[in-house]
Amino acid sequence: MFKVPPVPAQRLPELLRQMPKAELHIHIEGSLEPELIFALAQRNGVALPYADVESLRRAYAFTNLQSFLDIYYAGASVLLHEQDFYDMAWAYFERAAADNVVHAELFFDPQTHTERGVTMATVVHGLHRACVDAGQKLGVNASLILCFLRHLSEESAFETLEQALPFRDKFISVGLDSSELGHPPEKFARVFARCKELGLHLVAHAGEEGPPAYIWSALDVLKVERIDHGVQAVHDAALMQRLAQDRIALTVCPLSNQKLCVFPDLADHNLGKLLEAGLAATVNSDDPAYFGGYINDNFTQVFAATGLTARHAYQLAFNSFEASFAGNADKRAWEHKLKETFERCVEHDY
Ligand SMILES: Nc1ncnc2[nH]cnc12
Ligand SMILES: [Zn+2]
Repeated sequence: MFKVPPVPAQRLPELLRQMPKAELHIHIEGSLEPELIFALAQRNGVALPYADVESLRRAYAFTNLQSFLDIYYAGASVLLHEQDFYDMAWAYFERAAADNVVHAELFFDPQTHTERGVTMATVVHGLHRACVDAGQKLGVNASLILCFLRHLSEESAFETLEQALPFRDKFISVGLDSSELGHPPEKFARVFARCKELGLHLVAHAGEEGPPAYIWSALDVLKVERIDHGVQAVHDAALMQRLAQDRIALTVCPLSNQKLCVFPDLADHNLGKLLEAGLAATVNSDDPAYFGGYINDNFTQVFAATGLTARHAYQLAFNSFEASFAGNADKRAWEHKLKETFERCVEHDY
């Protein structure tokens, strides 16, 4: 393992911004900024229950996951045409490139759109075209993860999978998101088994608000390769051991956890604890337009609040490459670039 050189504390924020990183937990509908929501509403003739951008932003005061989801699904109602999906994803990729994201795996929620009469083709074509352009024009390698909404039935998830199969080459994985409590992973056992047969990668949100039992069943019943969030694992020592031993990555989202009151304060976040226990934690933005920051804001704010160091920064970026579904050649190239960034940081003042 690379010996991380000592980095003076005042240079750490710039190092966090400069280091190459992968983003593995971003809901593309959660990157829809209020300005773009209003622009798309006007373009598409959709009425919004808010007078202007400022009053919409004022509504972003959440008490838990559900209070956020209600507003998040309302925001997505302005997305109707292929170009809308492209514009949303492109805006995210421009922000990601500025944050030195070299690889991004984007969640999208087809049921949020197909339930409103938007076709699967419209959603997938718009997002996929933006992914291709991100690689070619911005140097951000990108792929898509189709998420099933867990507050809906498994039957609806199967229908969604059926609708998506003509576009099988345009997404690499399935995931599970939306309201966690009361919707345990095992509700989706059969559809995940089918996705595994189809050769798709598998991930699921678990242990965001839900108990460690949901993380166990995501692993043992759904057979997922990564856990999205997973911060509740600290309440179960055997689970912590399992996650560390099997190098199951956790895609942690500090500002999301703060805004949805998972921790009373960012200073109470357990990211350091997860890393010190040997877990493959990563840092991500979840829904950056709603939670007050993109991936670099998540890094700089959680480091400032909890006193993490350059060693943790290196580990988090390294974990993000290792846990990604990219190929080994790409991973080695990004890891090389990461080491170079740390060496440059020590040699020169950024
Ligand atoms: N943080 C989150 N948890 C569950 N579902 C989501 N959908 C968008 N953001 C989510
Ligand atoms: Zn999420």
